[in-house]
Amino acid sequence: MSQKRKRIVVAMSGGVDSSVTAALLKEQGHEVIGMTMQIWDYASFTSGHGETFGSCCSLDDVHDARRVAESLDIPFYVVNFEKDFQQAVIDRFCDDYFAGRTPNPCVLCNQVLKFELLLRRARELEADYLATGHYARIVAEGDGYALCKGLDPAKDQSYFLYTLTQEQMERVLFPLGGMTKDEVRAHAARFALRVAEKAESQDICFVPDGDYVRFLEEERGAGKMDGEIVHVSGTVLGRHCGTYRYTIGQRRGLGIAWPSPLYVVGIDAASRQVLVGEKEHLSVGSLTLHGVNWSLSAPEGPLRAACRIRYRHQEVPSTITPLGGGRAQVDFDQPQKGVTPGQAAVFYDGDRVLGGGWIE
Ligand SMILES: Nc1ncnc2c1ncn2[C@@H]1O[C@H](COP(=O)(O)OP(=O)(O)OP(=O)(O)O)[C@@H](O)[C@H]1O
Repeated sequence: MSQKRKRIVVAMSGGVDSSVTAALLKEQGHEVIGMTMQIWDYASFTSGHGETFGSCCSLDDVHDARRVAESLDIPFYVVNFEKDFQQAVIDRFCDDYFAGRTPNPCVLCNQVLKFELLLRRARELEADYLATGHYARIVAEGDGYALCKGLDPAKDQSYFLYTLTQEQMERVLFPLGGMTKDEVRAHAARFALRVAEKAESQDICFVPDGDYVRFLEEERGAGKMDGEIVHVSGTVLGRHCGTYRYTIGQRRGLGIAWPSPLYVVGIDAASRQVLVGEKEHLSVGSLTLHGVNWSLSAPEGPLRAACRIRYRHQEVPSTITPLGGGRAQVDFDQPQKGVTPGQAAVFYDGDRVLGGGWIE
């Protein structure tokens, strides 16, 4: 970004990171506009025990974002994306679980809500850029852009951003990508932002109590996916009351007495079977992906990269082979445990994201 004054829409969540993002850009002399997406009607959400989560979620966050915008003296808009969020993120979340996959809603929210819809709104306001508080870096390189890890390894969010295209990266800023969380908190204190001490947001924002099973059953109904728990040897070990209650690698909650510890190693939604096995059955040597996005253009043939198969996974050296039709095969140098359909696999060359896709 050149030093000229730019018009920048900041995606404000009401949290520390995006508040500091807005404050820093304003301090640098840019014309900053705050924008918050209302994505989930928390007012209707209860914990199942009668109490609501109104105190910790969206509407309070919108208030926080608005107060920060007021204190920075910048214009502030709330955009209602509830319908889009339901379709692009929540419906897909439920579809995935009911198809035997373990979804990653944050990747989809970034892809569809933030970097398609919100970016479009920013363009409608004739903004030069959309900025967010993500910990990742967009580095100009030759004629294009490289998506790189945030400098703070503890906060790096590049995994959730692999869907970014060149056209999007040209219009997106991550001002915090070169900072640690402590530095960001120090800025928040320096700017006297009221949200400086606010806690980190939770994993799945629309399941604030973490009880995703109850969430799924409220959305789709219970009792439809019960079936057998089957050992890899073919022995039926028991019954379960919903395939969506399980994820690959899960050990707890199987309720089966067996001489060695058992893990979920497969979920077959069509036959409603949960497949279990010993630890060694968890390891696989390869996987296939669909919906692959290459940060630059797709390579002609196989390439070497470090592959991450979930957010906190230790990357593994791999060979990635494009298969055409947006698909790719990943062959790990060392077999990996817990390859989970529905999660994203992301390929890196050092700090740089080469691409990624959905595990089949
Ligand atoms: N409801 C929202 N409206 C607008 N922007 C949002 C919203 N939720 C998240 N964002 C943007 O996406 C970024 C990353 O979101 P994430 O959920 O990872 O939040 P975070 O790391 O806790 O950041 P923050 O401290 O800003 O909440 C935020 O910094 C913000 O720019």
